[in-house]
Amino acid sequence: MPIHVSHCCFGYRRRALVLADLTLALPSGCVVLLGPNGAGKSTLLGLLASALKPSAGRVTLGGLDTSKRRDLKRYRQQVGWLPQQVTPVPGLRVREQAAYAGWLKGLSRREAWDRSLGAIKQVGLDELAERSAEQLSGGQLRRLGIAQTLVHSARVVLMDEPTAGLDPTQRKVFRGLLEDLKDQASFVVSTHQTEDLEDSYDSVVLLDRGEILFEGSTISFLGLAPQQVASGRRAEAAYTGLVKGEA
Ligand SMILES: Nc1ncnc2c1ncn2[C@@H]1O[C@H](COP(=O)(O)OP(=O)(O)OP(=O)(O)O)[C@@H](O)[C@H]1O
Repeated sequence: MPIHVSHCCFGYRRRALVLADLTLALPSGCVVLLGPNGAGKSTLLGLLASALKPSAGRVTLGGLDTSKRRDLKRYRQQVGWLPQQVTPVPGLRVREQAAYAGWLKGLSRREAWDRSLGAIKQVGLDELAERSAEQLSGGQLRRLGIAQTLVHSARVVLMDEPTAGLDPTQRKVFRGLLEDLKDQASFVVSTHQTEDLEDSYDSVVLLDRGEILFEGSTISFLGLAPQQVASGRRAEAAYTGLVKGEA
């Protein structure tokens, strides 16, 4: 599956480049995207989602290239995006919003409606199917965002800080959900939380000021922590060492 980013450049309007000549292969499985504030994580996710267009370089999934108009629709059907804020669509109920997302990705109304029930069941929202999406809590809204990507069977799901602001119980629900869905899709998740790294992710990408500081398996990332660091603190130590240039 992997998404390939080849020599991509991106800057907002006329400002300096946020990503300059970035090359990266995102493997299948669960990938965590780490980096300090302003590192370029959301920007990279925007490129991967094809919501942002690189000024140079290419983003590809299989044979599909986001710079080619004829590939774009199929690329977007295969890639789901959960932005930092999942917005409830005014007037829509939970199941309707999931179905609407499927329709926007090119499913027929009938197909989107039929698939929506299974998708909200998978994220544990079926009991709230008839509730207005505007009445959901932050954690429930993010689960609805995941359901939206399941309706159109995305092969890759991109998530921008999906657990930010969630309480520990909701974070655990999210981790469980990721575990349950692992066989169904690949995930690229940007986060500042390093505690769950070992249990939840197969590989790590660490970005700082638009540059890749680390790209590889979670095991090799944890191996960068100094030997004496206790197992629960290894991810944080590896992260800090790389960002400070010590690892
Ligand atoms: N819409 C925008 N217009 C102009 N500059 C932007 C915009 N969005 C982001 N930037 C700038 O691009 C750089 C990278 O931002 P980005 O949001 O991608 O980083 P991030 O790693 O996701 O940060 P955080 O962890 O704080 O969410 C920052 O310098 C930011 O100020």
